[in-house]
Amino acid sequence: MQTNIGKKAAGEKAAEYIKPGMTVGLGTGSTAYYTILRIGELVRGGLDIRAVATSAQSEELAREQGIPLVDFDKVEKIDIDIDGADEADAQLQLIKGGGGALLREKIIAAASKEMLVVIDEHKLVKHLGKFPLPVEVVTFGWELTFRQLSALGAHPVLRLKDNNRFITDNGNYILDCHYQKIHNAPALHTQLNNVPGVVENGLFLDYASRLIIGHEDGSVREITHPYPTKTSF
Ligand SMILES: O=C[C@H](O)[C@H](O)[C@H](O)COP(=O)(O)O
Repeated sequence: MQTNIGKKAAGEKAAEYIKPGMTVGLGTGSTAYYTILRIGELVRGGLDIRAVATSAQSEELAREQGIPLVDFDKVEKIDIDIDGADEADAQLQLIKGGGGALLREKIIAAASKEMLVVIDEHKLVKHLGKFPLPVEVVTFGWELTFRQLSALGAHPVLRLKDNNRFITDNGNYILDCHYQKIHNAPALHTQLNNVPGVVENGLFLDYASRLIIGHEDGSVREITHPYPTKTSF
């Protein structure tokens, strides 16, 4: 049976990289949740940081935890961004957006000097793509965007929540694209973002600098990427 032990171990480990005075990007999801809880403990213990949240959900959690928040538009750079992923490979390429937060997550990752990714061991894969790739699209003309993605072989499915259309924090829809195996992620990334109506897709290529993998026994393993190019070093 799968437990949350790996997620907790990875999420908490990542908080060790936060230093006083840093501006921290708070990720979204059930693994970043543990990072936010740990940061809350550290803040209550006197750690002086400020944070920017990647979603309304994480913002609410951070507030509950007493973590000082700052508006993204007031921040010049983020020192460290800690976020989860739905899949990661050993080259630290990612699929994100299972919770629908991919757009803000990517904007914040791109504004960060360093992106740490926290996952449990089940999300480390040889090939990206088994997890359906989330693509955020504007609601206007979304059916046309859907047809264009279908024509490109994306096998999109409109994401629903409680039988209604899922709406992102940015007021958009998500089309989950079923590839099974992604062969050329950079080419796919460009192809998807070139479709009119697509706002962003969940491939995070060359953003992560450190992958923290939590195991069922509570241990963690880390893989680093020496030269991620998309974060703003
Ligand atoms: O949109 C959601 C985010 O990209 C999450 O970080 C991702 O889905 C992983 O979430 P979890 O840790 O809950 O599996």
